[in-house]
Amino acid sequence: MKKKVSILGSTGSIGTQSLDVISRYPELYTVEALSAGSNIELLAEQARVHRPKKVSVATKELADRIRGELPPGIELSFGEQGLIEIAAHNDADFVITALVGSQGLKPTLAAIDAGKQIGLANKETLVSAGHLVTALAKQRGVSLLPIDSEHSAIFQCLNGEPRAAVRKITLTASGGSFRDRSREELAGVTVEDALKHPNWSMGAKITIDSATMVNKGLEVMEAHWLFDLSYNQIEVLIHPESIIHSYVEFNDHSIIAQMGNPDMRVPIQYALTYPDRIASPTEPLNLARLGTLHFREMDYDRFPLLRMAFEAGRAGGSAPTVYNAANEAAVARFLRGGIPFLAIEAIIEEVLSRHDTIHEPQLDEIFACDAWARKEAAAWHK
Ligand SMILES: NC(=O)C1=CN([C@@H]2O[C@H](COP(=O)(O)OP(=O)(O)OC[C@H]3O[C@@H](n4cnc5c(N)ncnc54)[C@H](OP(=O)(O)O)[C@@H]3O)[C@@H](O)[C@H]2O)C=CC1
Ligand SMILES: CC(=O)[C@@H](O)[C@H](O)COP(=O)(O)O
Ligand SMILES: [Mn+2]
Repeated sequence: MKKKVSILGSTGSIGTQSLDVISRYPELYTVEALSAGSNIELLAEQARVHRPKKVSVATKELADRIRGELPPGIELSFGEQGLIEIAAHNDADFVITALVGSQGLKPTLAAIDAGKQIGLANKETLVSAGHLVTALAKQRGVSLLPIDSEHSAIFQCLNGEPRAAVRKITLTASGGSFRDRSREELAGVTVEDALKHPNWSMGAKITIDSATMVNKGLEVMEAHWLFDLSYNQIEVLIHPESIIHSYVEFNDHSIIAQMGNPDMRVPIQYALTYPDRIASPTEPLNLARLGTLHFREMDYDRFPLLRMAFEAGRAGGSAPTVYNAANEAAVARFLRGGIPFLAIEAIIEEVLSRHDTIHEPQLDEIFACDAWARKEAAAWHK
């Protein structure tokens, strides 16, 4: 039987690479439903090629504009309800969550509630409401299969190993666009410079998160929830080449690492084929040609937002929700050219310092904290 796949965020970096993987194996996969934000030209093209049963876009106006461009018979919806349609109200077996930001939370919960298996790229969802997402997945018997490269690596390293034997995991970090600059040199950096990731071609928001080390902070919290590890069992190491995607150290001090060229089609494909592996069109890793790999200890003074992420994760409750939402709003301001790079840090620190953590927050409290943090971050000025 072919696996029916829906993609939330099919027009983004993960979404397009997911379709690339799926289109190579027509005997294994069909595309059930696709969602875009505002890139309606690309969505219309994807609909012509992949013939989903449903598509959705961000607004009614965009829906009116794309309607005439779609092949006949495709159901069209929009907005939050549109995302729910693509996530849950269809025959998909597998939903790839490739939306950016905590707007992925509601549709992801809807997909889990409907019993769909999840290929999880949208890390903000797990950071914002990890306790609710993992509890619902457990209750519905749904697997959260990681797509994020580090978490796919850990997932592959843990495969079949006794969980009690895990001493710690190490997430590798490239260091981002400014890894060789001092804090003083960050004062005048431009959006254009920040968007130049050394190893990966990704969406704008995650590329900025890599430069601030927020991405690794979100990934630490993502790993906490995905692998049920305490924060003391999670470490971060700078590895500029992004060849070792992450590794697990066991209690006998054996380390199992997962390696490969930086190409997201590998973890996307593994999530889709798990527990099987199939041939990949990607370039195999040639270690002899590469010669040397480098590692550096994480410098928490250089990257204070990673320290803040550990603190927010350990505080738990609504603190990660606020860390994430303040970051989303701050990054949006930076990308619009409205604030300097280092203001992202100042905003998150200030918004977190004004937040009284709610323990075990319900969904409505998560949304309220998320909205509050965004408002505070949007209003921030020096
Ligand atoms: N890119 C990567 O290599 C990796 C990404 N991730 C994670 O995967 C997720 C996606 O990242 P990435 O693909 O880079 O992001 P992109 O910005 O490239 O794509 C985001 C997707 O979300 C859609 N979207 C944005 N706003 C809305 C909205 N209001 N309503 C509906 N859809 C919307 C976009 O649609 P449109 O473009 O049509 O507006 C696009 O399809 C993030 O959580 C990221 O952290 C994790 C590991 C690696
Ligand atoms: C490809 C991927 O998973 C990204 O999250 C990547 O890890 C970003 O790189 P750094 O955060 O290590 O710079
Ligand atoms: Mn990652």
